[in-house]
Amino acid sequence: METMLRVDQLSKAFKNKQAVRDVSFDVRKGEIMAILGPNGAGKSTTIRNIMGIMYPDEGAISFSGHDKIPRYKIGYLPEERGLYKNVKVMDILLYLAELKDYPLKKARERALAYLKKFDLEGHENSSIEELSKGMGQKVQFISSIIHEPELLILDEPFSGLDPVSQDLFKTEIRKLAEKGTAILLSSHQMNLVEEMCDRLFMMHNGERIIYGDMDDVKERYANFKCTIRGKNDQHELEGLPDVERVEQDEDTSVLYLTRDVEPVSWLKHLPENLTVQELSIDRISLHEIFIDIATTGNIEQKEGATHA
Ligand SMILES: Nc1ncnc2c1ncn2[C@@H]1O[C@H](COP(=O)(O)OP(=O)(O)OP(=O)(O)O)[C@@H](O)[C@H]1O
Repeated sequence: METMLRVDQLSKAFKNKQAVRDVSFDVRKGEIMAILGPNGAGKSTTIRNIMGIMYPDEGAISFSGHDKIPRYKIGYLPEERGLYKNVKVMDILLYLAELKDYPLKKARERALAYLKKFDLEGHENSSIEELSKGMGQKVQFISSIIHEPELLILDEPFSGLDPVSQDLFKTEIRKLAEKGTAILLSSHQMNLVEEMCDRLFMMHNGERIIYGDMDDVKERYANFKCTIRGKNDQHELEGLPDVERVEQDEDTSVLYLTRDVEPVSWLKHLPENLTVQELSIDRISLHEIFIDIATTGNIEQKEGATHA
């Protein structure tokens, strides 16, 4: 697949804070790439460097192999929401399309079609302040795609949306990728990321710690966990071989197992005095991989396995 965006060894510091260090990744035509990481990991700084809102201290950013990134080919939904409050919806959409040199007639047609799709038909002449927060967010999303960008950067597109609107956004984002748009999506909603994204790029303390195909990453980092329903002593469970940590909630215990555990032979070594009403073994979710990295700093183990 053709590379649309390439970020190569990007570094950026603010005074004495190294916000991004030596970060590289690419986004290809027709894929949804997730950019993930705990608060303060450096995601927005990376995105702002791509958008030219700030400049890298070191490293390079290129678009389809060119150093100069053509702004009209990029769509951007920033984390900070906000459109001119007292301007009419259609006027804003046409104004933003015009800024990107997009033909106005086509922009109007697209705006009407998208407003209909997002249940905002008839709101062309409403001003933004007359809309609810979610409705305003829909208009802002439309403004980021009105000019048919080749690269679309979405910073937390789902925050503040109700489940129906979330589904609308999900469907539209997928459709755009199917039509060939390269999409870089930042989100803290791991279930949505797991469901939608083809590849992911995870940052921690400004550095890249995981990078690869969603399926490969899950197979590689998703250790097994064993859930036991039954009253058991947490310390005893923590003392079992190959158990990294135990979470207990009333009579349910979740045992997070170390990497490379072979579940069948691990089960054979469980003590006979355990109380077991139910027992299941599953792989941890992307959500849990994220928590594991963000809280235990289990990074060295992850780092060796990053791949392009
Ligand atoms: N303009 C700035 N001046 C000084 N420090 C900054 C600035 N912008 C970001 N930082 C610092 O850089 C680090 C990375 O911030 P950034 O906003 O990129 O993180 P993030 O991953 O987007 O976080 P979040 O998920 O909370 O949005 C943080 O420690 C932050 O305090």
